[in-house]
Amino acid sequence: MLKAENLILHVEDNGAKKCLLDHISFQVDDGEMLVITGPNGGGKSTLAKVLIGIEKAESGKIFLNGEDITDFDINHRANAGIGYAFQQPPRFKGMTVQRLLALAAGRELEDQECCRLLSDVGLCAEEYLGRQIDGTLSGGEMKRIEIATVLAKEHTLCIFDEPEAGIDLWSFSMLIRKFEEIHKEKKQSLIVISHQEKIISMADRIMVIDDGKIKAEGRKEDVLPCLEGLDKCHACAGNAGVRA
Ligand SMILES: Nc1ncnc2c1ncn2[C@@H]1O[C@H](COP(=O)(O)OP(=O)(O)OP(=O)(O)O)[C@@H](O)[C@H]1O
Repeated sequence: MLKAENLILHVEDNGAKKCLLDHISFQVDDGEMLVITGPNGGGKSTLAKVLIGIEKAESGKIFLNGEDITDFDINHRANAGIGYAFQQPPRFKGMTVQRLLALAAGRELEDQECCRLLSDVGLCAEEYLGRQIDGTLSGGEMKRIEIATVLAKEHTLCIFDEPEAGIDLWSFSMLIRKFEEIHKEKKQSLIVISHQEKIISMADRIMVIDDGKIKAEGRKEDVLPCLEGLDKCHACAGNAGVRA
């Protein structure tokens, strides 16, 4: 189980203090899928970066299976069981896809295993295993390889930041099937940041983040009606809130 308590983060923006995360508290139970959604610039990726240790909140606590991981760095959090797929995956010139998958898995992988990982995201291993993770890969190819690196190892919690961005419909369907499989097995918890209806509808719980604040959070059945119009959601969060 992941538990975030009262995370707060400000940055200096043109000489002014800007609040990126404003008292964010939530939890994701074992095997649960939480979808985080909300308007552009709301703070979703910032929250993901704080959870994996790229950014540090100025206050608040993060617990993974009861262990306080707030002061763990990114490697330590990865070893503790958090996997993360970036919204915009970094490129590693000089490293092949095969090597990156092995590093992500934490062990050497048989060609067959690499092939399965790549085919899960709609890529043909023969074409890609020897390719470098550089500017010659398209945005959609990079995105799918990044997702494959997270799938290369079983984690306690996997975080995907807009996995749908830039990938074609066929690969998207394969990705949805993979999420369904992980979700059904209940061995790993999932946090998926997404604007995509199909992904949002798979969630156990939905959290809406806007302006660094949780505007709504609760079971899918309770939050989905509010998403039909975010204006409506703002209004109800402002009054009763949608935390269930
Ligand atoms: N270091 C920084 N300095 C100033 N502003 C920042 C910094 N990092 C992020 N921001 C701002 O914080 C806000 C939240 O950014 P974030 O990337 O978390 O949004 P998001 O909800 O993931 O958006 P999107 O849906 O567009 O991906 C944005 O307005 C962004 O410009």
